[in-house]
Order: sequence, then C-alpha cells, then structure tokens
Amino acid sequence: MPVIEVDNLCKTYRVVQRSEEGLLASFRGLFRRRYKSVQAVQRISFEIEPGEMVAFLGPNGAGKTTTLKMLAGLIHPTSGSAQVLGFTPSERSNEYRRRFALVMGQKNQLWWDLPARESFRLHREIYTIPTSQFESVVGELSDLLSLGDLVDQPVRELSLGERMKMELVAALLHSPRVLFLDEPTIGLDVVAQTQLRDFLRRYNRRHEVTVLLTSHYMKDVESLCERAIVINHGKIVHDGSLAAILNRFSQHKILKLQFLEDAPEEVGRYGDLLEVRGPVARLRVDRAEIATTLAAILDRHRLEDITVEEVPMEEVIAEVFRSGEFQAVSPDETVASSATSS
Ligand SMILES: Nc1ncnc2c1ncn2[C@@H]1O[C@H](COP(=O)(O)OP(=O)(O)OP(=O)(O)O)[C@@H](O)[C@H]1O
Repeated sequence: MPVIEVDNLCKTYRVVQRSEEGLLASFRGLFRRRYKSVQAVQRISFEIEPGEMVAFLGPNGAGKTTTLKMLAGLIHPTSGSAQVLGFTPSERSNEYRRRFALVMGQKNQLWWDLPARESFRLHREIYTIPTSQFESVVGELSDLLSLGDLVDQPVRELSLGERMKMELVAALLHSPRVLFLDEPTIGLDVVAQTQLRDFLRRYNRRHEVTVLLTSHYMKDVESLCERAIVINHGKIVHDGSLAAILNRFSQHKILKLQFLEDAPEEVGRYGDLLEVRGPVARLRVDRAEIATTLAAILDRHRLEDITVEEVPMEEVIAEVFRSGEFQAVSPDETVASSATSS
C-alpha cells in the first residue's frame, strides 16, 4: 500500500501582473490590479511505497518545492488530490504533523542564539514526545551524526554543515514516517555533503522512513535513490529508474587539470574545453575515455593536480530535456513513453 498517493495534483498561483512603466500607470495599478496565473504544478500523479527514497528532479522553477509544500500541507492544491499515510495534508491535522517532516536546506527552524539542544527541547514540547523517547532519539542521532558537544554550542557559532545536521535532528525528533527533503545539502562543502548523505542512507535503512528528495547535486541522488521522478514546467516527464537516466545522459565526466605552468594551447584536443584560467583547465571527457585521456596528458605534460568530477545534475537534467525524449506532449500526456518508466 503506497505511503504517498498523488492524483492529478495541480497548483496555480495568482500573481500580480506588473503594469506598464511610468508613474501614471503605477498609480492606476494601485486601484486596478491585474493578475496572471502561474501553473506551477499541472496534473501530476505518482505513488511512493513505504521505505522508498525517491529523487524529485527538475530544472529551476519546475514545481518541485510547490509539490513538497502541498504534500506538507503548507499550501492548498488548486485541484487534484494528495494523500500521505492516509492523511490529506491540506487538512493540517495534528496527527499528520506528527508523522512527517519537511526539511528545507535554505530555511532554518533553530534558534540562532541558543544551543540546538534548547530548540530540541521546544520540539519535544510541541510534539509532546515522552522524555525517554526524546533522550534516546537525540542520543541515536548525535551518534549517527557525530555531534558530540556541538548540541550545546549556540547555533550561530556552528558551521553550515553542523547547522544542517542540527536541522535534521530537530526534524527527526518525533520519528516521522515520511521525510520531505528540499535541497538538504545546498551550499555544504564536500565533506559535510558526504556525511549527510551517509547519515540519510543509514537512517533510512534503520527506520525505513519514506523519503522524497530534491537536490541539484548528482551525488546526493545517485547515492540515495534508485528511482527518480522528473518534473518540467509542472508536469512529470519521467518516473522510473534513475540509473537509466544517468547512463543515458551522463556519459561524461569533468577533468580538472592543474599544470605546473600555464595550460598548454593544445589542451582542447583532449576533450571539450570548458574553461582555462592560467594553469587550470576544465575539460568534458567521455566516461569511457577518462583513463586513456589522462594517460595521454601525463605522457606529454607535467601536472600539479588532477581531479575528476561528475557533470552537475543541472547539466544532466538540461541534457535530458535537450534530447526532447522526455518532453511532455500535452497536459493529458505527461509521462514519457520511455521504456525506462516503471
Ligand atoms: N508563492 C508563489 N507565488 C507565485 N508564484 C510562485 C510561488 N512559488 C513558486 N512560484 C512559481 O511557481 C513555479 C514553480 O516554482 P517552484 O519553487 O515550485 O520550483 P522548483 O522546481 O522548486 O524550483 P527551484 O529548483 O528553483 O527551487 C515557478 O514559476 C515559480 O516562480
């Protein structure tokens, strides 16, 4: 039985249309406002089973956050229906509030000047979590996230990564069964990103929590999710295997080369040259040719440093859409006829 069931869900925002330029026009606009509709989410449908970790992907403005907000009951759908754990999120029942958590990487809910432990205590009160359960959850999460004494330090003194860990603890105190994660690793350094990912994977395995995750980092989605729902202009254009998308559309890696002197002029012959800045050059190289390309470069040039990076998720997604294969055809025909769809 699915934990999340979304059926023809729509959200249309009504926004004030800017009037023409000029003082008179602005004055007129004060009395006669014009509105336009923004169809942020258009008849999307999907189901998510218990314990699944599903990536929710799409370019900027595609409708991901709007969908998560509807599933968290923060905004009302314009039409269609959503059910999470048998609840209708827009009814905002207290019982539902105790069963899910929404974590937004760009928003924080902890008190800035107080140690995180104080905010956790407030959450304990709000959710009426029994003290023994509270202590055991804080203990477990502190352990999994290696928090040590950080919970007793004012939040403003913590690094971004440490703050994000505290945000996650706060969100998980009431042991939610469903977790909506909106860009949880945004802005974090590579080490903090890896720690959060490892934590989420272990937490999911241990508690079988159902997760819907948006992220612009390919590593996040690759290491956590097997299934991806891809949305573009408010419509679902792919729902199925993530690997199928990545294998098809992420056939390159980025080689970052730091030469001992200025990058040689012929560096572009080793791949698609993305950027040259003094001794540093970035090239896009076919995955299958990374080893031979590196060998050829090392054979001819002296290098200070080499890194091999994944193509950013945005580029992969952009490539998905450029291909035209996953374009929605009409509001009634939103899912691609791809063989990868589940
Ligand atoms: N409160 C709002 N009022 C009016 N329009 C909005 C509002 N929130 C979002 N939108 C519009 O709805 C569309 C979808 O936005 P949404 O934030 O859901 O996209 P997103 O996929 O989460 O994008 P991003 O990856 O940039 O966060 C966009 O066109 C956005 O401008």
